[in-house]
Amino acid sequence: MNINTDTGIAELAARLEHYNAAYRSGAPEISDLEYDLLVETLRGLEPEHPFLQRVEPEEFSGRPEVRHPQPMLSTEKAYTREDLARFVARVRKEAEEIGVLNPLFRVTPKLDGLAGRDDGTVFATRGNGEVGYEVSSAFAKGMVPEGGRGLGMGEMVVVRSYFDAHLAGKFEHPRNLVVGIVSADTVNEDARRALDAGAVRFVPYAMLPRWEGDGDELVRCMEDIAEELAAEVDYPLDGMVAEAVDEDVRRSMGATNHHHRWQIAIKRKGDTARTTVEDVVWQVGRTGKVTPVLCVAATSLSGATIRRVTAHNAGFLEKNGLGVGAEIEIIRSGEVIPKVEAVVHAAAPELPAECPSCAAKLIREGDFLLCPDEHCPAQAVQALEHWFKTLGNADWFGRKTLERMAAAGYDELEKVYELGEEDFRRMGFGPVQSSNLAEAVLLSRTRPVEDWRFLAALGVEGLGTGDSRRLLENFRLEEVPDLTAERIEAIHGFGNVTARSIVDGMKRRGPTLRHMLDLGFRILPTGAARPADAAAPMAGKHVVFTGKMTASREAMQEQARALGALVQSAVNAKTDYLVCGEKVGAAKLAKARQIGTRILTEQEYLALVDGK
Ligand SMILES: NC(=O)c1ccc[n+]([C@@H]2O[C@H](COP(=O)([O-])OP(=O)(O)OC[C@H]3O[C@@H](n4cnc5c(N)ncnc54)[C@H](O)[C@@H]3O)[C@@H](O)[C@H]2O)c1
Ligand SMILES: [Zn+2]
Repeated sequence: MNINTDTGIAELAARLEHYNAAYRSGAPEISDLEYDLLVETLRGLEPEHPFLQRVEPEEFSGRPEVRHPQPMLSTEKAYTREDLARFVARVRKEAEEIGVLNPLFRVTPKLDGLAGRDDGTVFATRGNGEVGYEVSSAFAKGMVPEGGRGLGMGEMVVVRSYFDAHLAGKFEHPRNLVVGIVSADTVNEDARRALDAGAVRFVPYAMLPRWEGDGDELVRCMEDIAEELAAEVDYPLDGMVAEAVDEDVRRSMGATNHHHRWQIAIKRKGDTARTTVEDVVWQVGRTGKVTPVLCVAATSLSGATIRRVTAHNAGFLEKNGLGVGAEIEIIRSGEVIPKVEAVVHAAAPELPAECPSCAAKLIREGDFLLCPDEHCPAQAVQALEHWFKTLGNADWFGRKTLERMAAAGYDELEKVYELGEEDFRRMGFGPVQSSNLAEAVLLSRTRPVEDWRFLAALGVEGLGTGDSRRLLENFRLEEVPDLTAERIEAIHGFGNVTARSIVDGMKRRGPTLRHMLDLGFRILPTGAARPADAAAPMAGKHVVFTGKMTASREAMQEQARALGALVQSAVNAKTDYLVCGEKVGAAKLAKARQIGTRILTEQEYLALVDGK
């Protein structure tokens, strides 16, 4: 399959839509592993593709629609211990920021059926996440609500031992039987018997057996935890669900349109195989990082022939003994390119001294090798490619085209935006392509583009589209090159390392940013309310509301945010004000006093906001 073009991407997305519809209607056409691989392929090609930004929808024609009070989301997936460790680290970081020490984690078995929500009266499927289908007739047909009605979200499943004994030959997956029962008006013979045997159930997640403990233990003992929990339930499973328990942590982490940031699915491991490292190839990235890819003896793994394995960085090779001749076990699970799972026989790696693209002497920084040359062709081409791809308002600048332009000396944005049709012809492009390229240069400048895209397109480390958006909710684009790390860090969600990396990156890219602004791009500013001028009393202040307020606490928080404050859910060293309503816990007050946070009554706070 050729999926490196826009049509290829559109085709891949269309295939995913098709497989998803088949799966949700109870008649999957491919295995989950194959499906997940296709999803990850799409993610690799276009991380922001709309298909990946929402819950995969299901449809039950003829059932009434129900809007969920809160969206029912999908889950992010962890396929390896590394993925899980990263999730734990993210939760901890957020917890620390709001003053929760050593946050508690919970693991429950991930039931593999049809998700539903039961509020005691309405029983609905997940649908598209926002709107589901009313299916309480399933209870009338004989589905058993485990633990009783009204227990919230859960999964409709068939008891596994019953399915294995009576239905395995007839249905591919227990979910297909469940979908049949929910969607049809009359149930067939097999379904009738399963229902009569009490083998079709709605299991609220609240009824599931659980493990609770700290993050280190979770990462270390992931397999044992999963094995123990799996042994406790007689339902079909699709891995485990790990999540943060603390309500404040959950609220602070929030959700994307696709999943809760405080929850992750631990999926079963993919297939593994053994092979040997035959060569190590070094690639230069956009920011000058020179990273290795392992070329291995061709081996077959979950239906594909594997020749290349991800290897992260120079430090990874050294720590694991991944040189030519090393014997390794590789794993392919969610991602397209497999990873190293274990090293069977180590071999000392040889690290390059020079950049494979420009031959500059490489610098070592932590685990990474860096090419310091600003005019390194590999970096230049990728930086330009990233620019056009992120702006997304003009096609035509593929890798090959940019390579030719860079070779002719047009290796930075300032130069590219001066190019006209004649210049492209002189580089050897044909007349039609030259005219298209010249027009594309013009279009990318004149078609409207959001400011956060523009900022992210500069390719500064730590400034992807999400962070750019958050930054521009607080500052104007023109201000960004002059921001100090302290001002960036004051924004919720930006840590010290990111803030520094942004400041460093802006030292380099700031002049380009200004130059581009001078060219007169049509930039749409981020709509969100900016904190008013610095004289506004709450702008940039960290504030915690506690106790019972005259107005609702949510309303107070909302108003504070609109005034540019950063609302926290617990007091920590960053907190400027603790605003107290009635009945405030003694522990909270003691902590605030100890740290030296200013404590305000509701009235004092309102006076402050009014500028009195
Ligand atoms: N084979 C195919 O053609 C095909 C097509 C589409 C999707 N799929 C499969 O479906 C999955 C993606 O579907 P998805 O979006 O439903 O998401 P998902 O696999 O991420 O599961 C999310 C759901 O898990 C449920 N869940 C189960 N146990 C839970 C627990 N203990 N705690 C909390 N939630 C729990 C939640 O209701 C949530 O909606 C993939 O694994 C994919 O392989 C397969
Ligand atoms: Zn170089």
